[in-house]
Amino acid sequence: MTATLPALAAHGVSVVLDHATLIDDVDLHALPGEWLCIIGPNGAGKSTLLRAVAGLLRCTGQVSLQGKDITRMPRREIARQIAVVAQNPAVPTGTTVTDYVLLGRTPHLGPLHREGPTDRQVVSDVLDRLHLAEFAGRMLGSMSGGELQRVFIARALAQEPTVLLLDEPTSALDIGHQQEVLEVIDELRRGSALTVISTMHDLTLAAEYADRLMLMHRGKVVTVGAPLDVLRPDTLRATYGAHLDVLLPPEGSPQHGPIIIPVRRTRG
Ligand SMILES: Nc1ncnc2c1ncn2[C@@H]1O[C@H](COP(=O)(O)OP(=O)(O)OP(=O)(O)O)[C@@H](O)[C@H]1O
Repeated sequence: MTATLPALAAHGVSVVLDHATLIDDVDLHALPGEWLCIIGPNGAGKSTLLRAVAGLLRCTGQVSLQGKDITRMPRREIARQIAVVAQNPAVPTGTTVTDYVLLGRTPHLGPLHREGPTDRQVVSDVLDRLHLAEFAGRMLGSMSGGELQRVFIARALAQEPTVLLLDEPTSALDIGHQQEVLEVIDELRRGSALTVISTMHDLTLAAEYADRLMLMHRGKVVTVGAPLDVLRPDTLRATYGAHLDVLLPPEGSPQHGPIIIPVRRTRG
């Protein structure tokens, strides 16, 4: 039996900026169709790691995409395969939602850089899927924070990547839209083997959707594994400095992740 090649793998990745080591010798891999979620407190290095493995930030160590060294791949080839949704992307306020999402098609355009009917169809399908069709003609400058976040995700999905890197994709979304976006991504990774590497602060949501969690602290990996193995009260307390209870899923529902409950320290 041959082992499945990871869609994306990183070995010994370190990032040093302004003499500060932000990422220190990190390994990670994600298989086709897998959802790996990077968790950890503010400043742990999650966004920096995502940018490094996306080839957007200079790092040492190796990053490979379907087994190929990313540093040897042309930028356009990487963009055909990896889509990144940053935490706070620049917002071209005078651009319509449709035109912005069409930018996701850029790596797939031919020599004349003109989008064709297929590109427009992909964009229209993505807008439908994320219930954004009603906003198609709206300027980005007129949209709410949560609406914009869904537009950023739409652009990434229009790119039809094999690997989707999402930095806090649901931070501005209400509970209904969080679920809608995460469900769309979940369907895509199950249906078309899209590999997802995300960061998330909501540990309960992370445990519900990701196959594996990778806990980071001060630029290093603390532990990686199934949600139930990573989300232990003592580990979370040591990394987040938080008092939390971990409520295990009821017997007979192994499809659910654990629920993380913040515990108030004093009661009046
Ligand atoms: N140019 C820089 N020089 C020094 N430190 C930096 C530089 N850029 C970022 N940092 C630091 O690197 C650390 C990691 O930042 P990063 O944004 O990756 O963390 P994060 O885990 O994504 O945090 P958050 O959950 O708050 O988004 C932070 O402490 C940040 O202040």
